[in-house]
Amino acid sequence: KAAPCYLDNFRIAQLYRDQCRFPALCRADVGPVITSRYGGQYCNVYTEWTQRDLERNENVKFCRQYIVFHDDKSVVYSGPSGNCTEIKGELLSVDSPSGDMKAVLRESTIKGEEKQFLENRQSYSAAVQSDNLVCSLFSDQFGCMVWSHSETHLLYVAEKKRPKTESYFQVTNTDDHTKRTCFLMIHSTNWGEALVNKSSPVLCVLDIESSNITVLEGIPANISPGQAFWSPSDTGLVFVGWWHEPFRLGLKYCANRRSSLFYVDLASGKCGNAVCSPRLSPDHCRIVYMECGIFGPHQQCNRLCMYDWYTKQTSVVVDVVQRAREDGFTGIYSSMLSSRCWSADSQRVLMSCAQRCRKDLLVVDTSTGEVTSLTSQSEEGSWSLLNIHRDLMVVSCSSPNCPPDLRVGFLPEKGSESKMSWVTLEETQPQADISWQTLNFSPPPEEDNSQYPGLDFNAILLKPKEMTAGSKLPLVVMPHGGPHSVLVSEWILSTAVLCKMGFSVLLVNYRGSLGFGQDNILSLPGNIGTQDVKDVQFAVDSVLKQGDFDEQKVAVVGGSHGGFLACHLIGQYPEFYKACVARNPVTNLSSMIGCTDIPDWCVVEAGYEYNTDIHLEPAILEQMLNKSPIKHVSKVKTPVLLMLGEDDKRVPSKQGIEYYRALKALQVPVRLLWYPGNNHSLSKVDAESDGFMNAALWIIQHLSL
Ligand SMILES: CC(=O)N[C@@H](C)C(=O)N[C@@H](C)C(=O)O
Repeated sequence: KAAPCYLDNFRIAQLYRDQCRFPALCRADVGPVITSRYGGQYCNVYTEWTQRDLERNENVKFCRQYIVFHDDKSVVYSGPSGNCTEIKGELLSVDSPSGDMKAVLRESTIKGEEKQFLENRQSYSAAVQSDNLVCSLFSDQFGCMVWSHSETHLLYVAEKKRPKTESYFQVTNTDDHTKRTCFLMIHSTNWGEALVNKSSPVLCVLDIESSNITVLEGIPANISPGQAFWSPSDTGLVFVGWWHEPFRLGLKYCANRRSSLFYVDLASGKCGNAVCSPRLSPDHCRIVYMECGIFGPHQQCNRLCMYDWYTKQTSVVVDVVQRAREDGFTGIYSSMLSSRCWSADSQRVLMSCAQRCRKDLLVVDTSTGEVTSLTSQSEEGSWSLLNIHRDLMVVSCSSPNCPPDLRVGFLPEKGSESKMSWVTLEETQPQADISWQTLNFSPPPEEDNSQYPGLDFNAILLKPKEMTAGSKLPLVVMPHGGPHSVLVSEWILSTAVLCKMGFSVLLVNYRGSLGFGQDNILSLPGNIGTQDVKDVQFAVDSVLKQGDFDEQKVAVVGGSHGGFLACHLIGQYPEFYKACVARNPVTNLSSMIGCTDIPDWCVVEAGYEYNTDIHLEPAILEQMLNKSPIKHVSKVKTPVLLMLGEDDKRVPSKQGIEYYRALKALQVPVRLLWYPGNNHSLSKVDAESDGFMNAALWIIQHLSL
């Protein structure tokens, strides 16, 4: 359907396609130091990138290598070596510590059956994982593939094969003489959204020489192991174990699941105890890891802890930060540390971390707990640490108007962090037609939280640079989901395309977002549907006062809890928003609790404490209903576009359907787009691009552009 007068489908699709050409970095490795025949020292930096391919309808992955000549402290010369090469069929790959070997986890279809192989790239002898006990290696939350320090063994995580079940009453089809078997499935809980095939992971060790695979014994039956690595001298394994008794709950985006750091001694098979998200120091003496409370908000301010391998002492290096410190540090919010994060002298730990709406590179001194930012003085938007090896950091930087680039730089000596200098290996083009700024807000006195007074929040505003004289901009408001997550000043495809189409976009980090201190997070549970809604509206009203915007042309777009907010906003401010787009929105907490993989989320965000044997009282269900968008649905006038994923376990599609039916009954314009084979994120290439096009056209149509 053609867009009325603004931009036609063809032009929007062209803009979208155009912006899809910017790839994103997903991995970087620093190879060993090589001395050239002229005496110069260099290393290879291997990088992997992903890019949406709209024609092939897939995210393609390619690699590119760079050569970096350096002395001890600085990069002397750098440049690409060789061309980009597409990576196909590889699920995971990892170089051995010396760089001499490479293990590759590959997927291929043999006689119609999908199989996974482990290859040792040096000898090309493929080890086929077809044991009766285990199958399906994976590369998600649990996943890891780690070489032993001796390079003789490879450790990985695999899923236990479930025994086949058969009906007591098998039926024989006499026509084609084939036996039809009805498979009964015994219900076994899985790890929820995007991890539905993950239920009973096990740790496996592959002996490189013999190709023998051993499934590790001695791991408690009530935990699921993952994120494992070899202990110093390869005597045992360290891993994170997530408890799955009495039942498993969704793990994706849920850093609050009960988990501990475990050690299994390979000789005795005995399991000790400890705590979670671990990285071993280069001198093999200490392990740093993150820790946060169980249940409560799904993402919180983390504690950075350290375990000394020899003294067996655990210490807190950086504690939870309740309110921003005087130097601006707001706490640690990274859910994962990069695979390597230690300085060469095993004294400092590096991480990328949201500090308000900007992702900075932070250096933590493990002996003093002092935190220094390497990037807070830079003009650019947000920084991601991809790797650090022998103090050579590989990072990526992007901003709302600049796609990700690739840089390297040496970590300065302690105390000289302000002298950080970067060398760009891969430049990107800033989009000259987009401008952006950060806006800070203090809620009005009547909206202050009495339990957590004086909190503030912020938003990122994107605007097309060129404005026709006398014209006013249409505005798309986007609150994030979670609700405990954050929108940082980085490259986002959809906002860049909207801006190029002529929209201004407002990304709101309402109170409850990550990156502003633990008090900010804790201020929201119990107040969802009011505090977050009012913060978003306050930000929108403040922005409209700037005068550049057309108040009659405001749309709201959000997914998940962001969809919850979008639906609340159109219910609580019925005249205000002229179009609404909601991806897998939470519309009714009291009906969601029985079918989501995160029932604890419904209880906690409604303002109650969760435990696994909770008895739901009518009063709790009433509160859940009262805090839900469905409560305000009778006031809605805004046309709503719903986009639902058939396989969503997080906010099951019934939530969107419930809202759809209510709007239909009220004769409010509503359209439901159904995406089979997609889960909560609707992130398959075709679903994402179709969702974008439909959202853009819906907004154009209902804002009468
Ligand atoms: C913890 C969690 O997944 N909450 C959902 C309700 C949610 O809002 N998810 C966000 C992060 C999303 O965009 O999927």
